Amino acid sequence: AGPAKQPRSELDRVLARGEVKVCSTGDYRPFTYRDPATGQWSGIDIDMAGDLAQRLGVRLKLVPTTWKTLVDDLGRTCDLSMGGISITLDRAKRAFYTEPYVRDGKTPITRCENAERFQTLEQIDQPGVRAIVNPGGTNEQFADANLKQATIVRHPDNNTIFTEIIEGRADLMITDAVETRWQAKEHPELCSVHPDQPFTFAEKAYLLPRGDVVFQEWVDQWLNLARHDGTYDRFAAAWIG
Ligand SMILES: O=C(O)C(=O)C[C@]1(C(=O)O)C=C[C@@H](O)C=C1
Repeated sequence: AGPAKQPRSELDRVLARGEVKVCSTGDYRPFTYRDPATGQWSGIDIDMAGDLAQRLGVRLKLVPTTWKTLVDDLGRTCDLSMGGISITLDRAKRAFYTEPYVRDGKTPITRCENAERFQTLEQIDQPGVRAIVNPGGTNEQFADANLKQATIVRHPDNNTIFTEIIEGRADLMITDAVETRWQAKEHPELCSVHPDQPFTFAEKAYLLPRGDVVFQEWVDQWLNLARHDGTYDRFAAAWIG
């Protein structure tokens, strides 16, 4: 008898190909950003994707995806997906997650003069208040579930959504605290409202095709190492602060 048979995995295909294909939405700083003008990628999860490829010993190919098609693109256009993805039980029915690497939660971001007005969900969910959301992710789910009186403005382009608030076409957005901190630093007109006490608890992880435990195991071992050997902290210091 020959050697024991090992199950086929995406891991083998990635190694044979010499390239790992990572899907990312590219619209969610500081996790993932793709410059619309140059196509240049940046962000903490882009740095992490580079480290993943390097330690796999293969090239990195970044593949654009969207929040709506994130799960369907797995195994079709890419091997895994990275970029500020929240763990949801819904996605977990159709895909695998790695261990979480950062903790987050939803909190408001608004023009600074309105920060006192929009502290609680009750204050926000009032007739005449315009809450803007990007479609397809957990922000939209949260808004649909929690805002009954306020107007929900659906804005398809997450790269320009904060300009809508600055220029007064929307009053606020409820989104991940890490993003509100980053955007408030980027835009002095905007204030993050209690990012240390978000409305929800959520964790970020990387998303893998369902069923491939061999690949999941390798990516989890890599992530665990990167989180403890200073790699993640170095990227986080640069992007999250
Ligand atoms: O869907 C997710 O998992 C996300 O964390 C992405 C999500 C969202 O919740 O909609 C989070 C913040 C960004 O503004 C855009 C997208």
